[in-house]
Amino acid sequence: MADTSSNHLPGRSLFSGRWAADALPRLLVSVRDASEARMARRAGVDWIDLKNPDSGSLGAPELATSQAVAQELADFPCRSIALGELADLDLAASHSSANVREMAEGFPIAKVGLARLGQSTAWQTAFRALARLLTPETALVPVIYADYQACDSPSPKAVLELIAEIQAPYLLIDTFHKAGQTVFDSLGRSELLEIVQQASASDCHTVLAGSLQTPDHATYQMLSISAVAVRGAVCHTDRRSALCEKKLNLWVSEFASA
Ligand SMILES: O=C[C@H](O)COP(=O)(O)O
Repeated sequence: MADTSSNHLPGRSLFSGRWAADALPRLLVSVRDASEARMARRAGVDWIDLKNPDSGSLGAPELATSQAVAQELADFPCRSIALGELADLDLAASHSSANVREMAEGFPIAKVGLARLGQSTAWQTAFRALARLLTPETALVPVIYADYQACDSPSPKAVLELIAEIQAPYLLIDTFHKAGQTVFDSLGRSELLEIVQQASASDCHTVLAGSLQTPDHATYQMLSISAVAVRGAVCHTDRRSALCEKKLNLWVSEFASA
């Protein structure tokens, strides 16, 4: 069972050293397969995140894809995987729970969305059950959807309470809907800052995503975020198209020279 009672969480060590609170924000890029993972690594991104962009904001990949990427990135510590929406996981079905566990194997961090659970009184229990299902090497972290009302996800306050309780090593703020609106269209900078500060009080680092289009270091610094996560901005057209090496290199150089 994953130890969620101490600072020795899997994933926690990703934030030591250059991930220190006063360090510059790092760049996370979401990839869809091993070939894109190679490209992202070659470009010099700090953190590689696996997801299936065809299946939504936090689309889970196929098992064969997650295994190939875990192998590809075995010596690249900052890697994570998206497991889809908690509401879609049938943890009572043994084949489904075995599949999720295997899918996350080899990733220090797995993240899951909470869409359609805004009215649920049992989502925290389901979240903890999923966390226990994963191997002890993988920390499960929740996502705050900036458009939580539109996707019926628990409020930022409710997710922050869970973060404090489970001592999550990081928090992702993202948008559920990917139809042109950015994270800033749903949450103002003061609301975002409040979330980051509350997470930080729980020793939790915040990663900011949500259709970000151009690097904006002044805002990242003002919000004290630890990392910026992008997919659409580094693809040829929309986030479901292939990664674009040129755009990737531009983002990497923006972060290297900030
Ligand atoms: O984990 C972060 C997301 O993949 C960001 O995707 P996006 O830039 O297309 O909103």
